[in-house]
Amino acid sequence: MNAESGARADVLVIDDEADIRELLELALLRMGLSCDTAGSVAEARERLASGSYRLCLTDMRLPDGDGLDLVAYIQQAHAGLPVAVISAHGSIDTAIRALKLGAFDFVTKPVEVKAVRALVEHALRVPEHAQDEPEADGVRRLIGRSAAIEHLRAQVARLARSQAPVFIHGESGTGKEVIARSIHALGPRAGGAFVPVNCGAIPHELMESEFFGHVRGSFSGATADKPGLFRAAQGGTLFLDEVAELPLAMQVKLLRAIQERAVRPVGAHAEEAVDVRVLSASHRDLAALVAEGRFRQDLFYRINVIALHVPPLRERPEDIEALAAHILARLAARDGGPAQRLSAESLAALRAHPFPGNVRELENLLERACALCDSDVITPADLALDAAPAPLASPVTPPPGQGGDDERSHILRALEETRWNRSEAARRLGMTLRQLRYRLQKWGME
Ligand SMILES: Nc1ncnc2c1ncn2[C@@H]1O[C@H](COP(=O)(O)OP(=O)(O)OP(=O)(O)O)[C@@H](O)[C@H]1O
Repeated sequence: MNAESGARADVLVIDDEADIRELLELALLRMGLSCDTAGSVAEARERLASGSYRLCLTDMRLPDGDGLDLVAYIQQAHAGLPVAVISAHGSIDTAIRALKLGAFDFVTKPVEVKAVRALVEHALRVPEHAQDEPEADGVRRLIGRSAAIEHLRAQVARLARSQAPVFIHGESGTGKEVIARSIHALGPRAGGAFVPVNCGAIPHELMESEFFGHVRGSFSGATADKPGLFRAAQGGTLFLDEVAELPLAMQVKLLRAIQERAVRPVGAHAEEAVDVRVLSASHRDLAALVAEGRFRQDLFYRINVIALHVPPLRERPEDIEALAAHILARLAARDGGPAQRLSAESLAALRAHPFPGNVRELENLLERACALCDSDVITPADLALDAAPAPLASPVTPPPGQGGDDERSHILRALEETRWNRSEAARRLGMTLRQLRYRLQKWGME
């Protein structure tokens, strides 16, 4: 529209169909945004070279090329410019490819003005406190200087604006939830809720109602309406922790909710639209579970659009110093004294420690050391690393023919060795978290 005048427009719309260009232009104008248009890849590149836009919306099929190539080109030549794609109805594969290439979101044809508005609002809304002080909101900063953490921090910043589903893989205690919370807190959904759910901890028979809610009286025990996790995360983020623990029947229902962007509460007649970004995590290799038929391929494909891997702490000992300083400062703030620090020998000992429980183990270890240490320098004796048993090489299985008491002592041992990190203990025991919790409840230990 105003490209000729050289003035800067907010949005660049690329589509070869004049009526779609008009529809989008009008919708954007109503939002107070000015707009340039292009009808081909070549024209789009020209506009991009001369203007500086806040947002770009492109169709997939253009007369002289492909919208996907344009997405890739923008990532490379105009990094930082958010781009979304308009994909033909039913071509979800292409939409997912666009997300993988760096598009932050997509709308499907026929284009609905409401969907465009939501998309544009998300793209242009960046939380005011972004970058600086997420810690202040109870969101922990991702601490560490290793190349792996530096890379993750950069990815988190980039993915925060995107609406793409992200799967975070890593051992227990490596910081998967910290990463998920940061993606939420640094993005346009920060004003909405972050709803974490441990998929391994919900009893199977309650899963549907936990996720999708229920109406009062829909089953015995449903004494009041319940919104469910999806609706609780409306406008925000749903974090599916231990996603590999979902039973197959629930995986089907979850896939449907994600695809349709709608849920039907148990006992309700109609579906309700939900606007939720789904992030997920697991210590398991989801692709391997798919190959074994224990995780649905279609759900895997949907939640694993972007995959992040968090390496275990023993593979990044250079993070230990900064993490320890951060943890000690937090403990001091909590207890109201000066922060204790590590002696050089203590730091060396920690750097050599295998940390089966990762950063969570480091936190527990330092908390215990602070309690034991009566000076302001923590010595290797305070750390008592020798007291911490070596990690188990394989899951613990009770020897054949021994049940009950033996199982209990095996479980207790695994819990002690993981410092009561139940997810990690369950993993070592080769059972699901739910199975572990069931046993603990049975023994009155929950
Ligand atoms: N890079 C990091 N910077 C700051 N704190 C961290 C970092 N990594 C982990 N932590 C802290 O370590 C603890 C464990 O992290 P978190 O709960 O995110 O791990 P997780 O991988 O989600 O574990 P699980 O699989 O057991 O749920 C938390 O208290 C978290 O704040």
